[in-house]
Amino acid sequence: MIEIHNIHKSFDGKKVLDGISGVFETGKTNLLLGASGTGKSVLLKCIVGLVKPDIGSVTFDGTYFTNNKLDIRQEIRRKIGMLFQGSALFDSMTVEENVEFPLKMLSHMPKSERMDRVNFCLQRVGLENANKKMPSELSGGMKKRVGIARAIAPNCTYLFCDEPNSGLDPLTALKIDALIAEITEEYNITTIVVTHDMNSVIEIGEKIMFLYEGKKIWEGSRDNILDAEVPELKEFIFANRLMRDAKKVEKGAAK
Ligand SMILES: Nc1ncnc2c1ncn2[C@@H]1O[C@H](COP(=O)(O)OP(=O)(O)OP(=O)(O)O)[C@@H](O)[C@H]1O
Repeated sequence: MIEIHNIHKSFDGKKVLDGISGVFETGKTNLLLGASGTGKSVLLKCIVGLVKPDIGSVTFDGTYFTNNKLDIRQEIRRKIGMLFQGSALFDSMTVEENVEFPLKMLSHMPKSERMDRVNFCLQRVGLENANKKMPSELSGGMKKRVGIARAIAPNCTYLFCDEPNSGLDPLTALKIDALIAEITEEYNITTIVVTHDMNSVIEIGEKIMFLYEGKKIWEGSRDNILDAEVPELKEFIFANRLMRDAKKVEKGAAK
């Protein structure tokens, strides 16, 4: 479980995060939802420690992270897997080398054990025959799968995904969402997904925080988001015509 408490962050006097608190639950896909520029990525960076909050704290399974000693922060960081926007694979390395990379950096595993783990993770994401391919030979969806395999290779306890669906067609996006949700449940990981995609909300939004102008203004799940009575959230959800039509159908069925 990850807890954040009263996180504030400004850049050059401009407030980006304005006192956000909340809990991200273990074994669940926790979504950080909001329009562009509302501070989702900055909040994720504050949680990972890439950006230091001006005020506030982050706790990983009861261990205080922000401002703690370097060795404690490093120990927590080792348990974090990251799936970056655009996958961020090393272009000069094969798929296998990309997935092996964090194991080389973070563990003392012998080569044979590393390769067993690489093969296991590639198999888990459905890429068993791609070991020797270069990233330039992969589709966007395959790159995301390699990114997920690399993130989970060191047996991560926490998985952070920054817009995992960006650049994917809707069907591939759904498959990547489903894979993230399955892995989260299977390995009991605490997963945070930054998104503005309503498809992801409906598919995998077990726990959702909605951010607006640097504040958390709603919290819930896919089961109650369509009935939320928060104007900014309603505007966000129903900007999409498909969502408006779905709501009309739901209302009609309830009559
Ligand atoms: N290092 C930085 N220096 C200055 N301003 C920054 C920095 N990082 C982010 N910002 C600003 O913080 C605000 C929130 O950015 P952030 O990337 O968190 O938005 P977001 O909700 O993730 O948006 P998107 O969905 O478009 O990625 C933006 O106005 C952005 O310009």
